[in-house]
Amino acid sequence: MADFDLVVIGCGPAGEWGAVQAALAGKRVVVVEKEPVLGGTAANTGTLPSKTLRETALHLSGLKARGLYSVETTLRHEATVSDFLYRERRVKSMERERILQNLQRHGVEVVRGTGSLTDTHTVRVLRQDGTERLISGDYILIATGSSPFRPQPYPFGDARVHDSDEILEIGRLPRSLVVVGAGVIGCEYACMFAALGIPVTLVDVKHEVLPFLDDEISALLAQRMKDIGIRLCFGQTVSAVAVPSSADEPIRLTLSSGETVDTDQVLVASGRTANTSGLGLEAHGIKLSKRGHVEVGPDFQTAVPHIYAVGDVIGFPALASTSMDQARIAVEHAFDLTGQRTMAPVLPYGIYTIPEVSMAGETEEALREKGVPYVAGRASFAQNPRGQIIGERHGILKLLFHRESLKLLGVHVIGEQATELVHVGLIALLMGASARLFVETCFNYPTLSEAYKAATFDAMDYLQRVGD
Ligand SMILES: Cc1cc2nc3c(=O)[nH]c(=O)nc-3n(C[C@H](O)[C@H](O)[C@H](O)COP(=O)(O)OP(=O)(O)OC[C@H]3O[C@@H](n4cnc5c(N)ncnc54)[C@H](O)[C@@H]3O)c2cc1C
Ligand SMILES: NC(=O)c1ccc[n+]([C@@H]2O[C@H](COP(=O)([O-])OP(=O)(O)OC[C@H]3O[C@@H](n4cnc5c(N)ncnc54)[C@H](O)[C@@H]3O)[C@@H](O)[C@H]2O)c1
Repeated sequence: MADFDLVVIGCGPAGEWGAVQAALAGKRVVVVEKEPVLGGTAANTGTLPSKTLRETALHLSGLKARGLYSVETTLRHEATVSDFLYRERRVKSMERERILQNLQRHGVEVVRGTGSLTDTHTVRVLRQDGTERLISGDYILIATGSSPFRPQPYPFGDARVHDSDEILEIGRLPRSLVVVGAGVIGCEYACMFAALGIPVTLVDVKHEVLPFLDDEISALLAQRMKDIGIRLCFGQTVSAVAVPSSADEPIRLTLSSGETVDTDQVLVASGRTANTSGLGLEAHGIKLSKRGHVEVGPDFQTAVPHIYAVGDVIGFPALASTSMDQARIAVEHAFDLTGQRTMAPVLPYGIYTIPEVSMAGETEEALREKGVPYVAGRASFAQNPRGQIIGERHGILKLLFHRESLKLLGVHVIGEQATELVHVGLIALLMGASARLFVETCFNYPTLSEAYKAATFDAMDYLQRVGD
């Protein structure tokens, strides 16, 4: 008999929730984690730290108060790096403790060390002191996540050149910052530092901010980012980086256009790489895609049927939210349990820029491309009583309905609470609801959620004006 029913490699959100799901079904489960702390990117270097820093930046800058009292976007006081990192460290440590307790409560054993396959049923754990342990399992769940991609020509050893892990270890706040890569990570960090009053330049080879967003929302976000002082250098890459030995002198970046940009510090956020190196996957028949992700089928099975892979290690969408669900589904499939067997057909995206942006379902551009007739309705937070109370002057909720059936097809929000507000629309999308749901629902007053009704009436007014 194998030592365990399930051996999980990696304890980020995917590993944690895969392990707990199996333990809840009465399985004997062990989690192997190479870091001394649990929680992976989500707890330690990515999701929660960056979201906490965002709140800190908003608080220290007084930015939230601007719409209320017309105060300037200047710092309440000169923020230090310890002001900046204080809450981040507290939230991180509380989350690590929560995870440990969750695993202990469910009887999951935690083994510290780096896991790799010695055969398709055995994981070798190499501990930090050099000793080893072999653990066998009927099933193996690979949940080893991803790490920042470190492209040329950046000298990452330098204390002023950071990837998204290292930015959490900065010794002092930058006097100015260039962020390379305007993906979600780059945009979120650019906003945070700009909110602190630090001059930020955002460089990307692409020409748009987050092109997967609805074009109208992407353009609004780009405008708001400029408004808080971010300089967008799009359609460009960095061809050279000159880092002087004295930290008092600026780093000089040469862009592909030939322009040079002097900056105190650099954050490189130009993608992530799946953590597969050293796992011994290919040697044991597990296939990797061209981009280095573990290839899985719809049930998250690899080419070896009793080995599953979930989370960032399998690539898109590579979110904490989706990683947890993937892990639960993989475990349900492995042990033939009766719970959730497929991912929800519509996934939400939440982007913690300043302002927040969130979406679920189709964009206008996707509907046009598919030839689906649609009508858009918008509600501005400036016209919403709760929006006025909280000083939210720029946000909007945009709904896309099928032009004939009025079925809801897409929800897009930019502004305060966007990542929360989207859930009303997400549930409506999952239920296949139509405009009628929002017309007939009585919302709390005054709330931003009421914007769902206003946006629906806006779409219906439009149809009435132009004729159905
Ligand atoms: C800056 C940033 C912000 C983000 N913000 C959000 C957000 O707002 N919302 C969201 O949903 N997602 C966000 N994400 C993405 C999210 O963090 C990841 O999608 C999520 O952490 C993936 O979970 P995972 O369990 O697959 O991997 P990870 O969280 O990366 O965990 C993998 C674990 O495996 C361990 N490991 C690796 N190799 C081995 C090995 N050989 N042996 C043992 N252990 C090993 C690692 O040490 C790690 O603990 C963000 C990411 C970053 C970088
Ligand atoms: N709120 C969230 O859900 C959230 C937040 C942060 C990160 N994440 C996840 O983390 C992952 C990684 O995010 P990311 O932003 O690092 O990667 P990304 O791949 O999303 O974005 C990288 C960006 O860098 C640009 N780029 C690449 N090479 C470049 C170069 N040489 N010069 C200039 N620009 C270049 C790309 O055009 C792209 O816009 C994503 O899967 C994302 O979903 C999610």
